[in-house]
Amino acid sequence: MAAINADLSVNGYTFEDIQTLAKEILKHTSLRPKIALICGTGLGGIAEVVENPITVPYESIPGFPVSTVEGHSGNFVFGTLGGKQVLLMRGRLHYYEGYPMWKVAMPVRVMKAMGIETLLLTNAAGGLNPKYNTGDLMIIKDHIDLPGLTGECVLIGKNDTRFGPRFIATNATYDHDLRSKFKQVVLELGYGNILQEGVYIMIGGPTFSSAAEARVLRMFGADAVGMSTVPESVVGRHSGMRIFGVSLISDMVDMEDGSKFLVTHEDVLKTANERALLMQKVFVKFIHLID
Ligand SMILES: O=P(O)(O)O[C@@H]1C[C@H](O)[C@@H](CO)O1
Ligand code: HPA
Repeated sequence: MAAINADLSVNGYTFEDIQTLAKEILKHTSLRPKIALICGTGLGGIAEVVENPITVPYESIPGFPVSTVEGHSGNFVFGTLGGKQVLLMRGRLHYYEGYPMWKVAMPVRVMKAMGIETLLLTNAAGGLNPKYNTGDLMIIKDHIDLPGLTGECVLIGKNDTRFGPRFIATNATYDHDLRSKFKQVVLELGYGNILQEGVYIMIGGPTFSSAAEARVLRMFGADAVGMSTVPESVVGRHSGMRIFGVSLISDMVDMEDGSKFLVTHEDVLKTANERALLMQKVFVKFIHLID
């Protein structure tokens, strides 16, 4: 009879499982990048400017989950960007796909096991700040972990201290130096007019916010709302990584009752597509500046 694990407080992947996954992925390449980038919805195009890319599809990694969302292709890409070795994750896992939080953020632990020290997070998010516009880039200066605040923190469960300590501070998660380098790059490219810096709030999704919910999120102090990123940044921080995050404002969230504008995933993909070239340019220059 198969062993029964009735201890539901145990997270699904042990430290040994994570090491095994990391070794399995690293079999495909001799590169050992220290910088990783998780591509948000429709933002996987950054991988197209990776030099000498080595692609590792998730299906080829035994035990690795797949992303089921359009705009997330489902592979790791190793190569060089801006003169640095990088690892790109094209196809993140989302909570609303049915994955528990610990599974959503598991790839970050695998990245740590592969030697990643700096984690760059991108996402598509809805603008809540009325000064923002569709197509803006918002550097994440802080986040609100709404699922975490309501009992779905990614670190819930037994803690294996080989991953990190039981309790962690999550203030100052987003690295100041990386934020100012990113700002410098966007300004140098002449896109200061679309650059914002603000607070990202994660909701579970997959529903986009109702107008009343959006007003609450804004009252909480959020500038943009999305369905990812926070579990990844929390797990990255837990493991001692340096974290940077940027949101592409893919749509402006409707906060007025009776509005006829109904946002769709296609709207999100369309904005991401329109910003694809700029994102490539920005990340090549940005990664070049990262030490
Ligand atoms: O992976 P991200 O956070 O970029 O994806 C956003 C949130 C939802 O997954 C999707 C909604 O269109 O885009
Ligand atoms: N709300 C939540 N998540 C999102 C949105 C939004 O408007 N746009 C892209 N991801």
